[in-house]
Amino acid sequence: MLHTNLSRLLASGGPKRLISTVNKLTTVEVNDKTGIAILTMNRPPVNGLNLELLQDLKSSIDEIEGNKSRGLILTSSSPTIFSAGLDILEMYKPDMDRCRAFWSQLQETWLALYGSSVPTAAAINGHSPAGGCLLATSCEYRVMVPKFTIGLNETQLGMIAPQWFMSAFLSVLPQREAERALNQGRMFTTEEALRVGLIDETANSKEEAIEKCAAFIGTFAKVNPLARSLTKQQFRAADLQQLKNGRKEDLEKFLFTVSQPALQKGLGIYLEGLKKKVKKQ
Ligand SMILES: CC/C=C\C/C=C\C/C=C\C/C=C/C(=O)SCCNC(=O)CCNC(=O)[C@H](O)C(C)(C)COP(=O)(O)OP(=O)(O)OC[C@H]1O[C@@H](n2cnc3c(N)ncnc32)[C@H](O)[C@@H]1OP(=O)(O)O
Repeated sequence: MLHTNLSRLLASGGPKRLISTVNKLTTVEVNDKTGIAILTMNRPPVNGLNLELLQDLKSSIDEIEGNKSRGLILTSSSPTIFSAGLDILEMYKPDMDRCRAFWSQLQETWLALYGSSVPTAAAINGHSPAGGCLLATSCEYRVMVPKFTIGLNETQLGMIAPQWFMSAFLSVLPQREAERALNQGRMFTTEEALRVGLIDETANSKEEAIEKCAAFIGTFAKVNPLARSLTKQQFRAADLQQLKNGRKEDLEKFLFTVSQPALQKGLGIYLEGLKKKVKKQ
C-alpha cells in the first residue's frame, strides 16, 4: 500500500523538485517525497545515442548515484521513441578519433547503468531498437507502452551485437529465446515482449509506466540498501568484469568493424532506407 501511494504521488506530479537541468540532452528530476529520480533522454528526433547524449547520460547516472536517490527511472521526452539506439551517423563515414571517443563513452555509460548501485527501471514510452534495448535491458525492470517495438536488431544492419549487449539481454531472457532473437535481429511488439519476458509489465501511458516503475522501486523500501546493492552487484559482477577486462580489445574490434568497406556500404543503404521512408509519408 505504501509503495502504491508513493508511486501514485510520483506519477500524479506531486511535489517535484528539479534537481538538475545542467546537461543539455538529459534531465534529472527527483521527487522530494519519494526520493526517486526520473532520468529523461531529450535528443530529438529519436534519441539517437551519439557521443554527447552518452556523456550526458553518464553524468546524470553519476549525479543520481551521488544524490542518494532511492531509485532511477529511465525514460524519454519523445512521445513515440524511447531511443533509436546508437546514432548511425557516429559509425557512418566516421572521424576515427571521435569514433574512438564515442565507443569508449558507450562502454563507460553502460558500466555505470548496468552496475548502478540504485534500483533502476525503464519506462519505455516508445520504440526501443538496438542500443535503446541495451539501455532498457540494463535496468532491473521494464514497463512498456503498447504499439511500439523493442529488440536487438543488429544482424538486420549487418552488425554483430557485442558480448556485453548480449549479457544485458541474457540477464532478462532465457538463453534459447535470446539466441534466436539476436540471430534473427528480431524486434518484438510490446505484447510479444511481455509474452517472452523481455519487459515486465505494460502501461497505457508514459505516466502509468513511470508509476509502475516507481512501484517496483518501492518494493525495496524495507530492504537494507547496502545488502540490496551488494547483492545486485554480485549478480552483475561477471558481466561487468568481462567488459572491464576486455575494454581495449572491444574498442579495437569496433573500430576495425566500422572501418570495413562492406559495413560502410550496408550502413549507407540502411540510412538511405530510413530517409526514403520519411519522404514517402
Ligand atoms: C566487439 C564489438 C565489435 C564489433 C561490433 C561492431 C559493430 C556493432 C556495433 C554496434 C551495434 C549497433 C547498435 C545500434 O544501436 S545501431 C542503431 C540501430 N537502430 C535502428 O536500426 C533504428 C533505426 N530507426 C528506426 O527504425 C526508426 O527511425 C524509429 C522506429 C526509431 C523511429 O521511426 P520514425 O518514423 O518515428 O522516425 P524516422 O522518420 O524513421 O527517423 C527520424 C530521423 O531520425 C533518423 N534516425 C532514425 N534512427 C536513427 C539512428 N539510429 N541513427 C541515426 N539517425 C537515425 C532518420 O534517418 C530520420 O532522419 P531525417 O530523415 O534526417 O529526419
